[in-house]
Amino acid sequence: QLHVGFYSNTCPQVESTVHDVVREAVLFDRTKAAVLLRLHFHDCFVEGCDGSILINTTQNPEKTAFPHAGVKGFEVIERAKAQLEASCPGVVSCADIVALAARDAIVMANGPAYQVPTGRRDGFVSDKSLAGNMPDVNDSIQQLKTKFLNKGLTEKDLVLLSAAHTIGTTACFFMRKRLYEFFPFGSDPTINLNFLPELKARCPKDGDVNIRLAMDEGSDLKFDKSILKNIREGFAVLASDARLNDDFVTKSVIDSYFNPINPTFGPSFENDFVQSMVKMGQIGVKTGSVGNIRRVCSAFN
Ligand code: HEM
Ligand SMILES: [Ca+2]
Ligand SMILES: [Ca+2]
Repeated sequence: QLHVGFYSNTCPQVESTVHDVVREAVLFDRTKAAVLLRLHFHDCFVEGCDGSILINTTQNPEKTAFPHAGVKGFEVIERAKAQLEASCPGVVSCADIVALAARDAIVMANGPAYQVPTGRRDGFVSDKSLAGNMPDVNDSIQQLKTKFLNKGLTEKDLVLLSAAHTIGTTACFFMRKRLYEFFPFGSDPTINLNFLPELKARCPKDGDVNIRLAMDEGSDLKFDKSILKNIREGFAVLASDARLNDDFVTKSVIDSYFNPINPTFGPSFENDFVQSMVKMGQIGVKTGSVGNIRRVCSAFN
């Protein structure tokens, strides 16, 4: 299957090229780190990590599907691709560039570095109708678990990967139900009462749905486990993150990173997160003679 250093003979500069392009993009705009991390998730969850989300040229490209609304960062992938086509034409897949860029983005946000197995090939389909099974912000914990399980990801992976929300922002659009239409109290009762007025003030009922707020209150540019602490204490911003604290199994995973008795020797959030990322990066990958290597990431050859 995939392995670290897949391009070591055919394109030894692949990692440094992607790294440099991502670094430049994030130094120019710090919010790009979260954008690139999210892009990899959305690619992997539909048709596997195969660059299907990057396509612009079909009738109804996957990227126009509702669950992908607001996914960005395509230009960064295309920039890296253009440089790699100049140095090693026809060798590096767009899907691998997306996976490497997500890793480099995490590092740029002070998160853990890890090795990315490569060798993914690009897919031949990209259609709006295929994105229907993406997790939704208002899904129940059971729906979230099932959607992850269907991709070979456990409840532990669900918690760790959701913790990617340690960086980045959400549009108020995704907060409406949680703040104003939550059955039966109007707002989600798990929101800490000291936090609810603040959330409502930042995303007023009939306000601009495009206003953005940090998903990890106070730490949206830093990759750390503060998101898990916030979730535990009722300071989750996204409803789907809050659901992780309602369920015995997923709550136990969160709590395991806050062991009061043995804080130093407990499990490491960073180590476990990167393991889950590597797992996510293997979903439905196309290798060997399946798929191909695109010349331009936004178009089939
Ligand atoms: C558990 C299911 C998940 C749900 C329901 C979910 C939902 C969302 C929503 C609603 C947003 C805000 C989008 C916007 O307004 O632009 C968001 C942003 C984000 N998501 Fe998720 N997400 C999930 C899992 C993940 C996973 C697995 C990752 C990566 C490993 C991830 C990474 C991100 C990042 C980094 C952002 C911030 C994007 C930005 O700042 O532009 N999410 N997510
Ligand atoms: Ca895909
Ligand atoms: Ca954070």
